[in-house]
Amino acid sequence: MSRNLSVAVIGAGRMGVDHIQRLARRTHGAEVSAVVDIDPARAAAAAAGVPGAAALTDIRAALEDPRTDAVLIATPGFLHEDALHAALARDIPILCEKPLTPDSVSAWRVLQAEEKLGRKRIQVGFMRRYDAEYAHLAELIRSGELGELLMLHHQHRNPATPPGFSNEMLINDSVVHEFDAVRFFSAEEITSVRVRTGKTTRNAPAGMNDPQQVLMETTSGVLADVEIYVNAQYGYEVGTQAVFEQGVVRIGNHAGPYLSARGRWGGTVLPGFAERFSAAYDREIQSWVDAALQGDIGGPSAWDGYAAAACCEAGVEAQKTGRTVAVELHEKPLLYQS
Ligand SMILES: NC(=O)c1ccc[n+]([C@@H]2O[C@H](COP(=O)([O-])OP(=O)(O)OC[C@H]3O[C@@H](n4cnc5c(N)ncnc54)[C@H](O)[C@@H]3O)[C@@H](O)[C@H]2O)c1
Ligand SMILES: O[C@H]1[C@H](O)[C@@H](O)[C@H](O)[C@@H](O)[C@H]1O
Repeated sequence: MSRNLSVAVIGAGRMGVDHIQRLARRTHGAEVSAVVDIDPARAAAAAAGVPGAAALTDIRAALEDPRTDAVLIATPGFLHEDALHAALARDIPILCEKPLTPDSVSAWRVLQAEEKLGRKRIQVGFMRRYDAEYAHLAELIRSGELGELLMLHHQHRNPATPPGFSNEMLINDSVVHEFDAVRFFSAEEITSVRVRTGKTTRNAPAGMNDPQQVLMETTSGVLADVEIYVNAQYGYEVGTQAVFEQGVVRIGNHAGPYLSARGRWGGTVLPGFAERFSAAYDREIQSWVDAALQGDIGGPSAWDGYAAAACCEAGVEAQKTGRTVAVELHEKPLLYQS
């Protein structure tokens, strides 16, 4: 395809608007042909100033338009399955924000629909894989330079939760990123999950435990832990310490620049994920567009979305029961083995 990839963006909320700007202004080889939101005012506002972008309220209208080459789904997770099936029926490239779907049964249905097409069409929005430090750590792990990877310690801190945030969302919305990160770094599946709750901050909404500790193990026995703290107040921080046979690698948390001035030294804590991962989102979308133009996908697949959904399910059960819960996965179809 020598012309630009015409993308219909479904959902013009926080992420959708961000991706529309990215596609329209910072991505090579792409243009936004439609913005779909159930709220017509949101669709119109997001399409305004984007040349050629139609404002629509129904995904079907975007999919019926022959100009639509690809779809970016940024509606809430519980709506992803319907949009995914509709876009798969058109057999076009899809970037689906995380989560693929909210549970492993619906994720498996999506994966089977894709398998019938005989090629990967869905990329899942696990953008951390595109963060420069994440990519560097993954390279170090693959090179074997520091020996075998033994442990991963993660911190994931958000300043505050939006209204209605729950213990379950802490796993499904937030720790889903670490489930993907552990699978990405170890290149293995997660076999079990355990969740510990302890003393809770007075800043958490009533009924919520915050922070929590999520413990997991991979096929070869790599142990990983996450401190997930979603009402940390002071800012947004995501970091990992990877422990190897011959060294330790730290990424995230305290990226520079460090300033020495007015009798103090130090850096800045970023306010949120949009700032922390802005370059990663740019790379993620560019990689998806580049691959889509070649009829491929450029990153985490529907299998990665399905496996993360299964980990989340185990995580929520572990959170409720206090037990170590096994992650159950179907056999990996051939399509996803390379
Ligand atoms: N990768 C990340 O770091 C990251 C960060 C935040 C959110 N997300 C994900 O992005 C997705 C969107 O999150 P958000 O924070 O932008 O949500 P949001 O609530 O801000 O926006 C969702 C939008 O979808 C619209 N919508 C609802 N039903 C619709 C329908 N049937 N058809 C079309 N539009 C509909 C809403 O009107 C709203 O504008 C979620 O899956 C979320 O988990 C990912
Ligand atoms: O939806 C957001 C988003 O996925 C962020 O990347 C993550 O850090 C937050 O914890 C989560 O609530």
